[in-house]
Amino acid sequence: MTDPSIADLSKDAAARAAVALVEPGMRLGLGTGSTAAVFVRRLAERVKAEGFSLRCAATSKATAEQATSLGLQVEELDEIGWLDLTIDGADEVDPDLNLIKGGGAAHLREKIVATASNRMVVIADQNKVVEQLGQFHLPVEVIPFGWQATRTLIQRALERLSLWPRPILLRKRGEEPLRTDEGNLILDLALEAIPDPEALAAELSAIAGVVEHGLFLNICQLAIIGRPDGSVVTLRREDKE
Ligand SMILES: O=C(CO)[C@H](O)[C@H](O)COP(=O)(O)O
Repeated sequence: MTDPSIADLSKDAAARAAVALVEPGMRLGLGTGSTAAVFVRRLAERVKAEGFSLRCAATSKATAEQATSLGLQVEELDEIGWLDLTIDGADEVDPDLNLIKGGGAAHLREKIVATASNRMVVIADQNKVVEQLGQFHLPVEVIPFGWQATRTLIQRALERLSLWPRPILLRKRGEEPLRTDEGNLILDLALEAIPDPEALAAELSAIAGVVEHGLFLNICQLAIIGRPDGSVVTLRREDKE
């Protein structure tokens, strides 16, 4: 178990390095989660100190509220149209900069925002860096209508990929099923390892009740990994830079 204060220092280091990538006038995507929240706070400090303007699109209601409360200009993605840069956290980052996201149940909007950006940069602490995706439960956002049939179809997809039997867990908030910002449900796949993320992504995307899964493949170009001493390590996907 990582000391939370160590993780906080690492997140802050990554967030500060990401703030340095922001240029005045940019159209910026803001991620969701605790690391993204540190970034939003540091970004607001810089904008206040330097007095430049930005147009921001948020990936969740929570981030929109935080950014607005700190004085950042938040607009709907469709008002902005396209983004220069998105900065977001991740639950896992592999050596190819493929990601698992959705620990905060926001991966649908996060993927829409990231793929509507010229560049997506992930900020994270060292614990998020893995050799192979899958230890973190893979979130899959599903439509409430017929969600149990959708779960059966996900099970069959996992069987085809020899990833079965594994638990498929309906995410809850307290006693109730968690609802995403879009009013959908989250099924968390406890896979432990995902040897072929492309194949799993294709199977999941082909299921009618699946809105979006948390595999972010070939989307992130740069990961900034923060360390507790305030330094950062950057991981790049050269072909996307
Ligand atoms: O994907 C996400 C939300 O859907 C988050 O970016 C991810 O869960 C990381 O969160 P944190 O920075 O709190 O560890």
